[in-house]
Amino acid sequence: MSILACKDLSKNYGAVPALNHVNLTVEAGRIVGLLGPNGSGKTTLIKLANGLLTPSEGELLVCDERPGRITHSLVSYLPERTCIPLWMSTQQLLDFYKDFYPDFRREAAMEMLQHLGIRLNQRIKQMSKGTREKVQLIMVMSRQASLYLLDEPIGGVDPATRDYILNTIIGNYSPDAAVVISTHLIADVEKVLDDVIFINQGQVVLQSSVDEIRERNNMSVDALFREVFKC
Ligand SMILES: Nc1ncnc2c1ncn2[C@@H]1O[C@H](COP(=O)(O)OP(=O)(O)OP(=O)(O)O)[C@@H](O)[C@H]1O
Repeated sequence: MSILACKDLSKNYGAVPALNHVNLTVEAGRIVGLLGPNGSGKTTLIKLANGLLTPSEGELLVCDERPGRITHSLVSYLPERTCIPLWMSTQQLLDFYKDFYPDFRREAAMEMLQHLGIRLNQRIKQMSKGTREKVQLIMVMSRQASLYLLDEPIGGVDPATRDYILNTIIGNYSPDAAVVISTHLIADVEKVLDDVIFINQGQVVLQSSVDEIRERNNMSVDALFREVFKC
């Protein structure tokens, strides 16, 4: 079963086409990089999969379901901007996630928070931007979801912590789940990716496994991206 399937999917904002007849599938057990230049439609696709937007044309399915009440319990979503309540402490946030999501693994979250030295009694508003991002990513990855949608997960995180964060992404999902990561930090992220989707001006221009890219093109995903999207 595909975790995510787009069939002839289009999305327009008024007269602005953001996605143009997109066809793609994401299978269980895969970590997929959604890569493209600014304005290519990555966030739009992620918001459609999360049910925050509705298609203008075509169809998008998560585990064979249209985005809605059922898929909300299957999808764990990290938005582009942090949106956790600033007044809460990390401890309160853990309680909040536990109450809100039956699939939340509190122990796993606690372990990661501890590893990164994040204090449970510190309020979110007292944290630096990067620390807030780490906390939110930890919460999102601690759910036992079928589909993780991560929109720019490590943009504000220092390079030394990126590897830890990426390893938590690999280590915290089951083979029955899939992860879609939208990012511009391709060189950092490509070591954890199984597949990539290149998107440009709302159209999929390449969907391939990372191994195929390395074998066929004899280059890294980062190098191929720079070649395909050279300005
Ligand atoms: N609310 C909106 N109203 C009108 N147009 C929008 C809206 N949101 C996005 N767009 C347009 O849709 C297109 C795709 O935008 P989107 O945010 O999906 O791109 P992106 O690939 O995520 O970009 P970035 O890498 O810069 O975050 C762009 O042309 C953008 O200007």
